[in-house]
Amino acid sequence: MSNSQSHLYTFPGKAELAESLQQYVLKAEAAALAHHDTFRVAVSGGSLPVILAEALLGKATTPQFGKWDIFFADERAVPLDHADSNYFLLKEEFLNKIPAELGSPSVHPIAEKHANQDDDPQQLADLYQDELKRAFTGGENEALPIFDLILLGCGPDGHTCSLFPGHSLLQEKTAWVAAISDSPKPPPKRITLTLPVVAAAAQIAFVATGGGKKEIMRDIFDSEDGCGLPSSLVNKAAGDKVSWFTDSPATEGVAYPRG
Ligand SMILES: O=C1O[C@H](COP(=O)(O)O)[C@@H](O)[C@H](O)[C@H]1O
Repeated sequence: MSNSQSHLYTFPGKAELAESLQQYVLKAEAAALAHHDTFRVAVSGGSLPVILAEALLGKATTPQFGKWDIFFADERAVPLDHADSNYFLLKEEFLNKIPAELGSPSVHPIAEKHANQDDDPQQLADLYQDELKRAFTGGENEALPIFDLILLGCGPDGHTCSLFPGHSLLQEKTAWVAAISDSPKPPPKRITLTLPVVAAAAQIAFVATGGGKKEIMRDIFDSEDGCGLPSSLVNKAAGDKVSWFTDSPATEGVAYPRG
């Protein structure tokens, strides 16, 4: 648990947010490349890939995508070309738009063999954990992978990754990747990074935009203990490693200090 406070940044609109997110990601990339010559990032689905494209593509300063290893913070148990797949979304909105001259990231999707709503998602979670173990072998801390950056969304109910409010998965202490079969948001079967893995990352960024998020943002930032919401638990566990990139509509009425 951290004693230091997470950072909350609010921008007038998505363009300003994207500009600031670009600087933040490039700084995290530079730190990672200086340290181990690769940039290991976990990304979310939902609204994140579109904002990521706006932040990182078509700009004068460009990422070294050839040195990126992209993993998924959570994934739905569906084929990789399914409309509900976070991989598919990232591919359509971000990966396919990276100009060839910027290099291609190594992308680590889930094992398609078990990616359907009929199988037990535990198989998918175990295989994805194996994938992480291969990527992080010889790392600084073999008990937990340390991502250079995890990019998260926050649902209107306060969920992040596929960690939902009040769910028993929030108690998971040892697994790196967990399965869920009863996600309240469809589809029900998914896999997700666990809270300890998210909290262990070097940097964690949330992106939350739009007026539909303002009530949950007040709960997360202004209420006692963040109402125990999954996104609040990330703040609590990782403190000042966490930065929130929000727009004015999402944080209307939030009193928590900015910066
Ligand atoms: O189901 C999911 O939702 C969250 C939040 O999505 P958003 O559209 O409100 O940003 C997302 O971060 C997660 O990856 C996804 O599986």
